[in-house]
Amino acid sequence: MMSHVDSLWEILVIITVVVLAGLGLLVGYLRGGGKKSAPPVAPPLPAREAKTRSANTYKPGSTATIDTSKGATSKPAEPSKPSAQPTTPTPKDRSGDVAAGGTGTVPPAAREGAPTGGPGTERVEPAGPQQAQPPLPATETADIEQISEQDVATPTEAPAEQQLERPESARGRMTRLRSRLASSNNALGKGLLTALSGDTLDDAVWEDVEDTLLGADLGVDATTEIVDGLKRRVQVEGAPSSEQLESWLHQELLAQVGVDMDRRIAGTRVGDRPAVIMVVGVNGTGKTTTVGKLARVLVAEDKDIMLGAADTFRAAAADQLETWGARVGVPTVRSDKEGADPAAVAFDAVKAGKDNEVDVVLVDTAGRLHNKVGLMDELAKVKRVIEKQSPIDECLLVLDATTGQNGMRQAEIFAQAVDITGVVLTKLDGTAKGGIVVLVQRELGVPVKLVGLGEGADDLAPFDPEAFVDAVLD
Ligand SMILES: Nc1nc2c(ncn2[C@@H]2O[C@H](COP(=O)(O)OP(=O)(O)OP(=O)(O)O)[C@@H](O)[C@H]2O)c(=O)[nH]1
Repeated sequence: MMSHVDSLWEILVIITVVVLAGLGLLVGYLRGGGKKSAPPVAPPLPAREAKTRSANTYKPGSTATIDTSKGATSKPAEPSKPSAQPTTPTPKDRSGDVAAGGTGTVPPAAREGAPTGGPGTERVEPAGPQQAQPPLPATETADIEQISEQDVATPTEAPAEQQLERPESARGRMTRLRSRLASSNNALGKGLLTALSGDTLDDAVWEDVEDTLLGADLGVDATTEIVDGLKRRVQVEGAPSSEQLESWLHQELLAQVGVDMDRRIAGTRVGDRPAVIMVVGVNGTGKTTTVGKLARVLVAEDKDIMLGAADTFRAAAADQLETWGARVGVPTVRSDKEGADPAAVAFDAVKAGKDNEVDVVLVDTAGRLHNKVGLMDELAKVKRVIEKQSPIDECLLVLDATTGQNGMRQAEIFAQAVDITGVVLTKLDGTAKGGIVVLVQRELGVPVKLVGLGEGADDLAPFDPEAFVDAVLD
């Protein structure tokens, strides 16, 4: 009897345990909504944000007015940008934009097989999956293979976190620099007005006017046209007052400088790619300085920039460019190898610019003139290799305004090697020979787009014909 009772208790205990376990499982199932739990997934970044995560892309807000509307404006929509920045700029508040300890230097972009990386550097990675590119025909791959073997942009030591500068807007700098232009170039205006101030306008006067114009590097053709134009007006209108003469002179000079030329800079994305600007010129003309200054002009316009230090002839040129970029949070693609293939660096810079969806890639090049054939071959190769990545939207020739006719000969050599789309005249603050503006435009058939008016970081301004002639006749 007792053993029956024990067995019954055992059965009851087992049934209770089974029922409780079943209830427990049922409650757990109902709490989980009947689904298997999945690990949390972070929401995807917008493409542009993701691609710039590791790039140094500080952009001070600005309402600068340099006309960079050349090219399409189909940049992907961005969140609204702040219109003002603190006077002591700090890296933009997009957490990944300026990576901790980032140098602003970008090793070669994700070109297949190119060794990159190392301590203290940021590799700029494309965010999304890369589209496989169709293989190039054998003849086309020659340059690329050569580049992969030869050149690698090596990492540089990460500097301590630095304060970024806020470049001056184009509008501000025009006002400031106008007086600098006047102080060096109104000798021309004064000379002309003095020559024309006598009681009579005889041959001796016209010869004086001619000499003054030629002395300011306007060239023979422009000089002849200006003098002929003034003579014609005197013939038609009779003896003019000094104000009338000055006004005619203003009109004649302005006509020579040209008000209808397209002086816009390709500073806007073209479709879904960055604008590519190649900068050429003889070493010493202020080429690297100009690339740095132009980057600042564009940064002041809230553009994302990538610099390419393809002047590999002198290693210090890359350091110089990198420093210019770092001051305003613009990354530089460079090689640490002196004499590295400039085409390789240019290729990498444009690729990095595309991958990071910047607005403009600025490529500095070398300009050794001691070997004309070598220079032309090198520039032609840089151009050809860049074009494997992207069309070149702008090729700016940097000329030193103080070199006069010598500068013109240099200009012709460069124009044979590459298609120049615009001229940057540097050191216009240091010469009374501003007439070179007219000469270079006539000879090359392209407009002067920017002028360098000093050694200061923001001493580069868009060329304004009216302001220029006003400054000459001030
Ligand atoms: N006064 C004045 N000096 C300028 C101007 N632009 C450049 N310079 C100076 O010209 C010198 C040469 O400038 P760089 O930029 O080094 O010349 P580069 O053509 O790049 O020559 P490399 O560095 O040898 O390749 C520097 O001292 C600049 O500060 C300008 O508009 N006005």
